[in-house]
Amino acid sequence: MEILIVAATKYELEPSLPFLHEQGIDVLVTGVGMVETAFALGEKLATKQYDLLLNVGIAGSFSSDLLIGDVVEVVQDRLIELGAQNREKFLSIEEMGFGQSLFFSNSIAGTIAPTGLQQVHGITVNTVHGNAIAIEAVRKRLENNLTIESMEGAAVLHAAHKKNTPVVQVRAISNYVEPRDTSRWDIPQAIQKLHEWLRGYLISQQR
Ligand SMILES: O=C(O)c1cccc(C(=O)CC[C@H]2O[C@@H](n3cnc4c(=O)[nH]cnc43)[C@H](O)[C@@H]2O)c1
Repeated sequence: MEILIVAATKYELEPSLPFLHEQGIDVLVTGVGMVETAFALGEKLATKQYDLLLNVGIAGSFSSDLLIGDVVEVVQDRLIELGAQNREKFLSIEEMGFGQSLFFSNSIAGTIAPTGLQQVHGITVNTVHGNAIAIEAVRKRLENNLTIESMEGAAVLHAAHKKNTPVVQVRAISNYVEPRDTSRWDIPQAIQKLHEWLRGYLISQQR
């Protein structure tokens, strides 16, 4: 099975790089954000067909039920900034009739081992939320139907769908989505937990 592991930064992949190399599994570091991700994946997927894209990385949590270091599977992700302001109301790109902002992972049942992780809904942003008013506004707009945010997730799902490739997104919580205080973030712990899961998953996938 040809798997491509996709992450925004080398730092988010580092602990498993020797293992991935040993196993002959391809990796792609895209750069942070949906623009970098879409470009890098577009280039990569033009050269090779994969059986699975596995997007891994860290994320912020809107939910206090998740703990820092928890690892979750993002089964639905949304480009929440793509659309138009219609006075007080936000119009999605779907409502404008121009495209798609809501994406789902599509690990075709039976072909890919289940992740065994809690399944959550995510949003993908250009600007990391760190302001109480903006956080309240996005919660209200999405009627609290959001658990985590990243800067790449929906772009990976979008590229995978374009190339008809199964895709799974897995994120470890490094911080809460709250008024910005990076002293409360724990990126090393999130990355450690992410890679404990990743190596176990890839080994189970090979069985
Ligand atoms: O501002 C800092 O000091 C800082 C230091 C290290 C990393 C960052 C990031 O913003 C990492 C961005 C990276 O991680 C994902 N991520 C993590 N938490 C969030 C979040 O709350 N909202 C959106 N994205 C998040 C993201 O996918 C990026 O790839 C900052």
